[in-house]
Amino acid sequence: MDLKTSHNSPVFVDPLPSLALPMTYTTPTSFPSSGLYLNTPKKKPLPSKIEEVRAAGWLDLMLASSPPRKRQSKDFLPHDVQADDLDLRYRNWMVNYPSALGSFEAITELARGKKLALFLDYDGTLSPIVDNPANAVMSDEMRAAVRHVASLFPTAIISGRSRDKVFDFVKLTELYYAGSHGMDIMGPIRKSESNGHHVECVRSTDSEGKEVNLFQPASEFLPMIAEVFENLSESIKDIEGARMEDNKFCVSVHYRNVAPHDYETVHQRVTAVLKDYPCLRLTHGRKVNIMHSHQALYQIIC
Ligand SMILES: O=P(O)(O)OC[C@H]1O[C@H](O[C@H]2O[C@H](CO)[C@@H](O)[C@H](O)[C@H]2O)[C@H](O)[C@@H](O)[C@@H]1O
Repeated sequence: MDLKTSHNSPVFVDPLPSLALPMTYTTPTSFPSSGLYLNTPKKKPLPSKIEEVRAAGWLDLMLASSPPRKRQSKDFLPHDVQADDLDLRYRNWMVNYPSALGSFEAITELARGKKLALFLDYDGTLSPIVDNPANAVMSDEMRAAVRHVASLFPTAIISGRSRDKVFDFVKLTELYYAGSHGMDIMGPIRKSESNGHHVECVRSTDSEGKEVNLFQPASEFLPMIAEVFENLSESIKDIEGARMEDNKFCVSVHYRNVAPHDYETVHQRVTAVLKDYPCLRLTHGRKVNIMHSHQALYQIIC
């Protein structure tokens, strides 16, 4: 795979964000303090009015939660969106999110002589963003590239998905996998682990029976997460396009296929269920709300 020229970053294959967005919108780079981490104390009333949802930044996040698509055929543009408008949005987006490939030489220079490890996201990085998460298949070309890089550096994939799901797509046993936003980490045992492994790691075996390190710091929350999954599934079932995803240590509510005028309803239903689970956190991804037990740890031990 030619990293410099031929690979169209899957980051840019998202659908056009809502037309309600201003021309120079900026996808938030940091989360609003009151909105994204809903460590909801039981007695504190949750936002009930649309204005409060908007004020907390949630609605704006939901509307702006995917980058604009770079090359979108005019045929598929909504009737009131001009190609120029789309280009402008894309260029504005690129100001905040420049491609690392444009600075490849500089990055290579900075890395020289350093001990490197590679941390990769899965969705939108190794696979294209698609409407149905079950279809986010990784290409053989991408798999070969990841296999190659993993032969050079310790390589980890960090994902909001369950670890099993990511592994089922990637199928490379030589990698570290951090699923459920870091709540479920598995990795090869390295020869350098002479002084034993991390205190919370256990030795386990992977799908091929190979010994691995396993780190699952949120196991005690599994019954609660399962309950939240059931309650949320029931709560959003009448919202057209809303989709639940069970990611084992966290729960995702997808609204990629929900009409923008129903985003507020999605948010209200999610927060209403969560008010009974004050120890759970609510975070936000691309057209997805995520419930998990801890702040993500991403504790990869190489
Ligand atoms: O932290 P991440 O690894 O980026 O996980 C965030 C979510 O990724 C997946 O959803 C995203 O990709 C889907 C397939 O392309 C897309 O349909 C969805 O809109 C995106 O948000 C995954 O399915 C979720 O469980 C993760 O929470």
